[in-house]
Amino acid sequence: MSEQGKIQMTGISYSSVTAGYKSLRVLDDVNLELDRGFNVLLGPNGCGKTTLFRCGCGILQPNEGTVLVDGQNPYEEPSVKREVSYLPHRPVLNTELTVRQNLRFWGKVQNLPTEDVSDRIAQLADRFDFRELLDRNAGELSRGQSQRASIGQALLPDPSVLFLDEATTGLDPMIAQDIRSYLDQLGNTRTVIYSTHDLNEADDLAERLLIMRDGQLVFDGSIEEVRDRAFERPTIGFEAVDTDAARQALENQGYETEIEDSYVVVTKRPETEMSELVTRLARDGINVREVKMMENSVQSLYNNIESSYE
Ligand SMILES: Nc1ncnc2c1ncn2[C@@H]1O[C@H](COP(=O)(O)OP(=O)(O)OP(=O)(O)O)[C@@H](O)[C@H]1O
Repeated sequence: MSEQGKIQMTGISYSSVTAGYKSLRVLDDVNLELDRGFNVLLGPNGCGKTTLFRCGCGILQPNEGTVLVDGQNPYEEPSVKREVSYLPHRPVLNTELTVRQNLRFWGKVQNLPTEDVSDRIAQLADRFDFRELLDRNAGELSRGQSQRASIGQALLPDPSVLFLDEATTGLDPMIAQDIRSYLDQLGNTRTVIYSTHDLNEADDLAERLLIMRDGQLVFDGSIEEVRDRAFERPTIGFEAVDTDAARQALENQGYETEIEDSYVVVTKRPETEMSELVTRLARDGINVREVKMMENSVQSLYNNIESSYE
């Protein structure tokens, strides 16, 4: 099937899912319904993102609750597992085989018709730019090359749901940007759940944002909702010649601040007018280059949620 051709209803749902490892309870009553689109999952190390993925792709059975893929339970109807692919953070290619052999082997594991697999490999190699790597040994590839081929492998069965665990972590910024541009379109035709620790990347890619904490979903909303959240938001940002001095001066005046890009941001809506703040800074000898209202970002929302747990 062509990459563009997959437009039937796709999705995954978690209903009251509790899951973990032996006596360790990780997911705690998770409810989530995801349809087509690019969903970004954020959360601190160990909060349960990978465990959520494992339950979703049929590797880890929930202790309680149900996961449904396109309306079917993968533990009762194993053929539906083919509709879900999971690209773990750790490398997946067998380093003893070429990229083509890896993908062919994966086609066999997934029970795909052999005659379709070669065409599909060629399509994916063009789409993710690894045609010239097909006959290279997977053990010789750089992480960026290996990641492109691994994404191709994950897409080989043409899944409707795709879990990507930190797909760009550890890549240099140019390669990471390349991979992002390949991934960006996938949400048009399937349900993508993409975990990352990079808040700027989340801001760029997310259509819907999910934030986990201690095995629970603590935020679930569209990127528009993130931007519209008017409460607790950073409000005014100052770009000064001396950022540290500007921050110190604002804190001396009792404001809470944080640094975002090159701006010192006043994190609680100040009672004082913006012009009065600039005047006060000038009085303290702070040379302000630019003042702007800060847009609500994934970073500000995430920081607010995290600070509420401190
Ligand atoms: N196979 C396992 N056996 C036992 N405990 C595990 C196993 N895998 C994960 N855990 C534990 O489950 C908890 C959640 O881990 P998980 O990998 O889901 O977190 P994560 O949010 O993906 O973390 P990270 O951001 O570091 O990848 C952690 O306490 C972890 O130690």
